[in-house]
Parts: sequence; C-alpha cells; structure tokens
Amino acid sequence: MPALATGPGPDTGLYELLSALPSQLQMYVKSAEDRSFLHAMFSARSLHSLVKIHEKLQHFEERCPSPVLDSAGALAQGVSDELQTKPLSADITELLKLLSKPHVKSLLSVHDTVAQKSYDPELPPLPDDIDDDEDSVKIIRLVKNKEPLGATIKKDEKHGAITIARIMKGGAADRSGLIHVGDELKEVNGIPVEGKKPEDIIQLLSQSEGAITFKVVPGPETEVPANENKTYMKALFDYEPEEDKAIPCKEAGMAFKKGDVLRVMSQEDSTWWQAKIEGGANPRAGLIPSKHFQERRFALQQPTANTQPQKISRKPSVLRRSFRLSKRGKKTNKSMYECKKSERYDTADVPTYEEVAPYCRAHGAKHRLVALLGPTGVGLNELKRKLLISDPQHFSVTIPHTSRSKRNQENDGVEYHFISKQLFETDILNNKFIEYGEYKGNYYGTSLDSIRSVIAKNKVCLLDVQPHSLKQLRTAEFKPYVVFVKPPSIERLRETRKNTQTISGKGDKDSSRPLTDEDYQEMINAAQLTENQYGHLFDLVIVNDDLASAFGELRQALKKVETETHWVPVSWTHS
Ligand SMILES: Nc1ncnc2c1ncn2[C@@H]1O[C@H](COP(=O)(O)OP(=O)(O)OP(=O)(O)O)[C@@H](O)[C@H]1O
Repeated sequence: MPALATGPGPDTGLYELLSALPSQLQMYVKSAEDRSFLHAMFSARSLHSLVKIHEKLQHFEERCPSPVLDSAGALAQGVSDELQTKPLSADITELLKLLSKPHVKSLLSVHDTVAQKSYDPELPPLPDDIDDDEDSVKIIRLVKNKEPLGATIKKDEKHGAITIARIMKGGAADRSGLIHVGDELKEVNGIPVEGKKPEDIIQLLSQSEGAITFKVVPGPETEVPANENKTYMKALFDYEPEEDKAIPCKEAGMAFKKGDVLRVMSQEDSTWWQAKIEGGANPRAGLIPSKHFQERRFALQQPTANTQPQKISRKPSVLRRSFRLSKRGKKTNKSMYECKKSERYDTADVPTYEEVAPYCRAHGAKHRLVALLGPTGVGLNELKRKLLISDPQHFSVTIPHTSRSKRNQENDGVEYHFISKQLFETDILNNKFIEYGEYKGNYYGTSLDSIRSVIAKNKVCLLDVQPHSLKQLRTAEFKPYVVFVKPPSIERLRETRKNTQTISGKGDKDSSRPLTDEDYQEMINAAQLTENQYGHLFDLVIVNDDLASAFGELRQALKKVETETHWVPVSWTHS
C-alpha cells in the first residue's frame, strides 16, 4: 500500500494535501516567519518533484510481479518423495515421471534462482565522511555518458567557494533536476574541490566516466520565470564562442550564423543567455551573449563603423531603379538623380538579435512587399521585368511621382504621377516619399502611397530600393520580404555579360560602351559593402549568374512567401 495515494491527476491526493496544508496549519502556527517557512516548504519544487518520484516508484512497485515461493525445486522433490510411498495409480505414475524429467527440474531451478534474486536498484553507499552540518549537504550521483554535464561553475573570489553558475537547459544536469544554480560544490567523486581552480574541476569532470558523485551544499531556491523558452531571436551577426574572450566557459558556448533563428531558453543571466538553434539537432542549450551585452560590445568595438554607414561605391550620381520601368526598352545605366533620402544610421540599430515569430500569410490576405536590393547593373531590372511578364495580374510595380511636365505621349498616373514642384516639396516634408531625388531640376520619387495602391489591388508589389530605405519599410503594414541580388565572380561576369552595354554619361552626352573589368569589380565591391552593412536584413540572397536560374530561384521563393510560414519580426504579428 502506498504511504500516501496521489490519485490519478496532479491536483488530487497528495498534491491537494500539499497545497491545503499551509492554510490548514495556519491557525496552529503563531509566528509569521514560521508560517512563511511552512508555505515555502510545501510549495517547494523539490518537494513536488519528490512526490512525483514517489508516485512513479509506487506505480512501478504495483506492477512488479512477486514470486509465490522461491523454492519450487525443493517442493517438487518433496512431493516426489512423498508420492513414492503411496500406492502407484496411473495419475501418480504420470506425475512422478513428469517431475523427474530433467527439463522440468531445470525449469524449477531457474524459477527459484530468479525468485531468490533481488532486482531492486542497488544504491551506492553514502560516503562515511559527511560533515557535521550533515543536513545541509546533498549527495548527488549522476551517470554521465559522452555528453557534457551541462553546467558551469564559478569561484567566489572572496571565500574561494565553487558554486554552480548556470545549468544548461536540456543538458544532463538539467534533466536530472538535482543540481541547481547557486549550489556550492564540495566534492567530486570524493575529491574535495576547495581551493581548486575551476579549470582543474572541469578537467576532473571531463575525465570522469560513468557515475559521478557530487557533494553539494544546496543554494537558495530560485523561481523560473514563466515565459522562458518561448522567445525566438533571429541572429543578426555571426558568433563563435571559441573566439570570444568574455565567455565564462567556451565549451558551454554555442556558435551561430547570421540569419539563424535561436530559441532563447533562458534569460535569467543578463549577460549570457541560453539558446539553441531552432530546428537544429542538438537538444541542449548553449551560451550566447545577451542582446544588451552584445550591443554594448559592438558599440565599444566599432563606434564609427556603426554610426556612419559606408557609402556604397557608386558613381556620384545614382540611377534610381524604382523609376526605370517607365523607361522600358531603353538599355541604360544613365543616372537620373541622386538619392536625397537621409542616410543616417540609427545607433539603436546595432545588429545583434531581432525577436521574431512565425508568420504565414492567410489565404486572401494582403501580399507582402517584395523589396529588391543589389548593386547597379546586377540585373534587378531584368529580374523584375521577367516577373512582371510571367504574371502581369499578380505582380506589379509602383508608379513614380515627378515634378517635370508631362510629355505629349505620356498619361498622368501611367508613366508618372505628375505633380507640381511645390506639392512635391510639401510631400517631401510630410515624409510621403520612401525615396526621392532631383534630376535636371525636376524631382522624382516613390511614395509610400504608391506602394499601398499596388497592395490594395491584391497584387505583389516589386520595389527596388536603396538598402537604407528598408528601415522605413520594415513595418507590420508592408512586411517586406527582402531579396538581395548579388553578382557572381568576376570570371562569370566576364562570360555572362560580354554582350552587355552600359551607357556612360559625360555631362549631357551619353555614349554606349561594353562593360569593363573595372565595372565588374565595382559591382562586386558594392555588393560586398551592402552585404556587410545590411546583410542582417536580407531574407534571401540570389547570385545572378545565369539569368534563367536566378529568375527561377526568385519565382520559387516568392511563391513560398505567399503560402508558407516564415520568421518575421514579432511586432509584425501583433496587428
Ligand atoms: N544573369 C545575367 N546574364 C547576362 N546579362 C544579364 C544578367 N542579368 C542582367 N543582365 C544584363 O545586365 C544589364 C543590366 O541589367 P539591369 O538593367 O537589369 O540591372 P539593374 O540591376 O537594374 O541595374 P541598374 O542599377 O543600372 O538599374 C542588362 O543589359 C541586362 O540584360
């Protein structure tokens, strides 16, 4: 019979008793201190864990078959001897014959051996040299296989005590539930750790195989925050613990790459979080720098690099591709105007982590904006044109605004929205343009409303933009899917672009010429700079080597954006 029945559910039996006891005992306990002690004791996680263990053992004991007797062989022999003295009937003769058969004898002998043996787990003997303050010491025995223990230790510089600094979520120590942060380590396998360096203890642990016995003094109990385990962060930088001088334990660190989605399993420590790579095979958490800590490190490391963006090496005037579709058919790289939008870089944007959540566009919901990025001449226009041709009902581009006067063959709202210079300037002040610029005394620009108007028609808006404009577009309204198109190697550029002409403009005169190695190198350098500075914002990187393959890849990815789940900033999923 179990000492205490816990009932079928977690809230019945002993659990109920545990929760009821503090209030039931209240009237008998006078001091508030004693009451709070009792309350803490009955609600302690360790006590509840013990109840669970008790329940499991009880269950096991109930199912365990026990032998009726453990001397069946001797009994059979006794019966045979007894029967020999009786008159031999047919039944007695048959029974005697049966009992004398060697395999029946062997069977009974095996039965007795099994019945006599104890199959209870053999608990290791407690060490004899337990301290005087015995009740505050805990002996823990863990069986360690090849995996690490999953705990880090630290040395109290003042008192020299070795304590458990953290328990890695999902690791061996965590799963055992026996070791906790703050526990003071006294011995490992009977070897006192006092005065030892943490490195020596780590070595002691790594050399131990099989069962390890720890003697610990339990630390104060800590509460586990309820929302642990549910935070996902997209990594915006590469991390390698081996190269991190600040990490308290390199072995416990977890490497990740820019773009990985990390499931943050513990933020208890404000400097070192515990996380695992979402979808990764390793169930154990590893240490990663916290957002706050990494931001501070980045800010200290690169004060200038992060406050001022490096200008992409383009020719002084930049052709704004967004307006180029109105010049369809022209083979041009001619500059229209310089981009005037602020290139200020927000220091709060130090790329560390971005909290993300899974998002899947509901059927019939508005389409996400597709933002295309890439160095001049890489082929954005070509890819955009191919998408438009492939499905004109589905894809569309924005219609730019201009302050220049309308030409005869042009229609307002088709090639451009023609507005006055004064209205253009008012709209600039009202932040209506995502990008704008001036060319030959006239303004040209892409308005936020022109994006909205495409999306409102339930079409996918294809917009090629300067990377610094992404910040303004990264909202729950547009949910941009950012595609970066980069050039292949210079060798492949030479091969694939040998028939490509570029138009170089000197003053007002344009002349067409083939691309040179200098152009290719400039394209590669510009791509590299953009990737370095804005790579953390890209959802997809396509190398435009073979045009058909690049287009196929883009088309495929855009199909998935519409139907599959993607990670997006968590704020986009709140609306
Ligand atoms: N993969 C490719 N193979 C061969 N030629 C290509 C490829 N991609 C683009 N081109 C050619 O390169 C030239 C530049 O392409 P495109 O105008 O699309 O570039 P872009 O990125 O829009 O450049 P810009 O910044 O000048 O607008 C075009 O003549 C185009 O046909």
